[in-house]
Amino acid sequence: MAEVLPVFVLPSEHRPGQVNSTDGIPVIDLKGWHWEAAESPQDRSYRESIVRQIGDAAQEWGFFQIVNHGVSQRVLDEVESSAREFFDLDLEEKRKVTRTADNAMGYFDMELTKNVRDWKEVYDYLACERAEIDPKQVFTNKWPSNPPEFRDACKNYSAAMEALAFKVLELVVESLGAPAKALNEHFVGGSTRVRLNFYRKCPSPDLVLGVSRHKDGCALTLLAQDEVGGLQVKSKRNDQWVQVKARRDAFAVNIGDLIQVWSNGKYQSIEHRVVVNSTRDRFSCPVFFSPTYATNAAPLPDLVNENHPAKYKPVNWAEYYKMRRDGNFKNLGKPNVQIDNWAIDH
Ligand SMILES: O=C(O)CCC(=O)C(=O)O
Ligand SMILES: [Fe+2]
Repeated sequence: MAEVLPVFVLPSEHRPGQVNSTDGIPVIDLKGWHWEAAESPQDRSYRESIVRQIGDAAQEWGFFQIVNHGVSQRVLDEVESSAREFFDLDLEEKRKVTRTADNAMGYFDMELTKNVRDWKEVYDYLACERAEIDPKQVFTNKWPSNPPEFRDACKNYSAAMEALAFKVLELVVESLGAPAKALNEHFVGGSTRVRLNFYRKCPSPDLVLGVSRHKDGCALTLLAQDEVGGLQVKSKRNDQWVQVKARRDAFAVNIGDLIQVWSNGKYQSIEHRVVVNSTRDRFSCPVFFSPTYATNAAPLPDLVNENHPAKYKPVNWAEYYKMRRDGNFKNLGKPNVQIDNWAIDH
């Protein structure tokens, strides 16, 4: 097993340490859920109950798991097995599709979070194949030729997950008291990115993190993971790290920075990190559900009035994404930009 180079080693106050908290994170069961408009009184009250559970979880945790979500197991199995085959290839082969500062899609094994190198390899792709962040910067997917089924497996995964993400978004927006579809238009032809994460077993899991503590900049993250576990979230109740139960039958959902802004701070994006271990490799694949780059996120009009003034200035997604991404590539010698920089002091 490779030695841990100094570039991965965290300052002592940010090392993983012991986490004793039990999970307690809400698991929301969508069994029997009809995604379209509820018709019978039972359907309506079922929808209301789900919306309520989502609202409570979003407010209390900024994080929850969903089960019986309707995404087929075959789609999940295929993306996982293709990803494992890809990460198993020689480094030279994987680097044929290396991500660069100009085109942030593809393979990368040198990502920094909070200016320290993460113990992981990733492969990023866009659900929509190509996205123009500005006229000079266009991202396009870089598909490897090996394994041959990789591209189809990834495309099937992102299509199924984007459809689900729209539905989760509607429930989140409805739980805020706004029309369920109020934000949908921003996500049509949006910039949703999928990440395949591979965390190799590590000789010194106490010194490193798979991903250092961070918040996701997007609107919502939906994440599938294997049974190994390692994701931890910072509880808003007591500021303690909580280990998330790894469930193959669930997606972990987190509130991202943009929903924090749209909800006028009612739902806060959650800090999280990933610990690694010395015995097993771990796989996860988050979908960062994101609007078009042209989107300016601002508190929903339904939530703002004289008594509740807007707590955030509009956030242009292209600008915010660019600022955050720059810190992933190189140590800029300062803390990464945070959504609180857009807060308005009242
Ligand atoms: O692997 C995980 O469980 C979480 C990964 C994550 O937080 C990220 O990629 O932003
Ligand atoms: Fe994350």
